[in-house]
Amino acid sequence: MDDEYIRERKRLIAEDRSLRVDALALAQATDAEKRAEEIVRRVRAEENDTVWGPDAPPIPGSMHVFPGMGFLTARDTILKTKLFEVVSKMPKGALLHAHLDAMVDARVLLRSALKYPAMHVRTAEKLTLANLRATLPEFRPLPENEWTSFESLVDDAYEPGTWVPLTSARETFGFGGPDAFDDWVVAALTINPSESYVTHNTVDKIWKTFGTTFAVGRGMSRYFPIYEDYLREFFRSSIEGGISYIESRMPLWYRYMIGPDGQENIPHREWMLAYDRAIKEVKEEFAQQGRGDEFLGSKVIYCTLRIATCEELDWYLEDCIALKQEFPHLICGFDLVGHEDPLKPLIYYIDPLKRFVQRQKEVGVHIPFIFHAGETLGDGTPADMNLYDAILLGTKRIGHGFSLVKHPRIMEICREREIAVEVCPISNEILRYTGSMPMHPLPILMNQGVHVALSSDDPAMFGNLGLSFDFFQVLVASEVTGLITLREISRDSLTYSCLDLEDKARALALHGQRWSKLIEWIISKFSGHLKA
Ligand SMILES: O=c1[nH]cnc2c1ncn2[C@@H]1O[C@H](CO)[C@@H](O)[C@H]1O
Repeated sequence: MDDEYIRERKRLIAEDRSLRVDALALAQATDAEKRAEEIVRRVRAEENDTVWGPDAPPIPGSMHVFPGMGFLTARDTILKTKLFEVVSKMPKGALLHAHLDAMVDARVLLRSALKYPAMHVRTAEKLTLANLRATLPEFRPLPENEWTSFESLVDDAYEPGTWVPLTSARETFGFGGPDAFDDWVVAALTINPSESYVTHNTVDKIWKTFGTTFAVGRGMSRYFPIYEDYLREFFRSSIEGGISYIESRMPLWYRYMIGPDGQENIPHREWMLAYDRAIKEVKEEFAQQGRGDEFLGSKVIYCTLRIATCEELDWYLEDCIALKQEFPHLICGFDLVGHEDPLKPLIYYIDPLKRFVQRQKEVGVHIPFIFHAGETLGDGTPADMNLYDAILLGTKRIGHGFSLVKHPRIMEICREREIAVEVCPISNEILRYTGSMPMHPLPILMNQGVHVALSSDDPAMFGNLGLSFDFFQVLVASEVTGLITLREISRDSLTYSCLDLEDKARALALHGQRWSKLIEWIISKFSGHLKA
């Protein structure tokens, strides 16, 4: 072939790639990193054939098997791959987009609820084998004088709407006993493949199902004793998945949680105190195991819903400022959540949001906006236009930004002002913003030099607990993205976090040490792949 052509081709590729977000990291990679990178590429190429290729074993429930296919059907297969073993060992940096009420495995949440005799359950209809899947359980802790002695949700005498103690409802459950009860509850707390890919296969439809999973879970997680268990479990499981710091979006639109006495009487400041306690306890636990460096703590992004009126929002904004004054180390941002397409756009809230900025100056606090924006398939719709308002309001990062790639100037601003995008690939796919990973806009962002932080969004509902699954889906669906790119993304999650400068420097240094260990491990475990 023409040498000159090849040189020109190389130059063009290099020029194009030099704009990428990981260009510097690739240029500065050590020899060991390059070796590990090559190993991971070979493992991926091999599994592209053996696991995801046309001759690979079929995956039940899926007509088409390919790298980056629908997560809910691919999950069990992913767990068996070598590539997943590698990704699982990776230090992930920070988890920056995580809805707090969607962070603990459904079975673990149910197990926690079963510990408390105040917990009761009911259904709005009499359960039959035919309506079981469509009928949702409702949970609630009751004050002791309202505890009931009904035994079963399924006997003939059950009156729909009556509360039954959770443990007896489980023991006496028909349709297969306690295990069937657990499966029924877990199904109500999670999204399954047939919902996402068949019966509710559009953004609007799947959001309806998604909403009910929150409603069911909230009956348990809003009970303060369960919330306290929940936080510790969330931190522990995140650390086990290689996450060293978390900014969680806390659902503060409820003014009270339900206390141990079954009354709605636990105000927001108690939620924060419990959050602090949980961080401290989990830190101590890990320090005792000699793993103190694996967890740097967690902060809270104050969230209310995009259904609030402007007057209501004013209350929340003042509440947010009061919490920031009392817990300056904890509150790190403000956001509005909920399905962007049908709910109120940011422009609707401009007056209260501007007042919030002014009020912060008056009282001398700083609470950055960290807005969800552009989580939509729309082009010029109000949800898509949220990106303009998020930028004008000075958002520190963008949550989702699924439609960001339609906006060249906004992408440029993201580069100039170093506004990172919290990208949630698996969430986007399950909620039907993208059919699969190869259709996801993430590579467009990275190729154009926009910094991203990969996030799991609502892993309790989606089954992508930890960050390994999201990193996996990204790695497997791109030829350009390799191990070093993942390192860069995981570092960026720390760089664009709300950690103060000193903590950030420490976090990045610890990440570097863990990264070196990962590289050694990959080389010692998989170097056979280099010979083939
Ligand atoms: O991806 C998302 N985009 C916007 N809102 C979300 C997303 N995931 C969850 N929530 C919203 O946050 C609340 C739980 O904290 C839920 O009510 C849900 O509507």
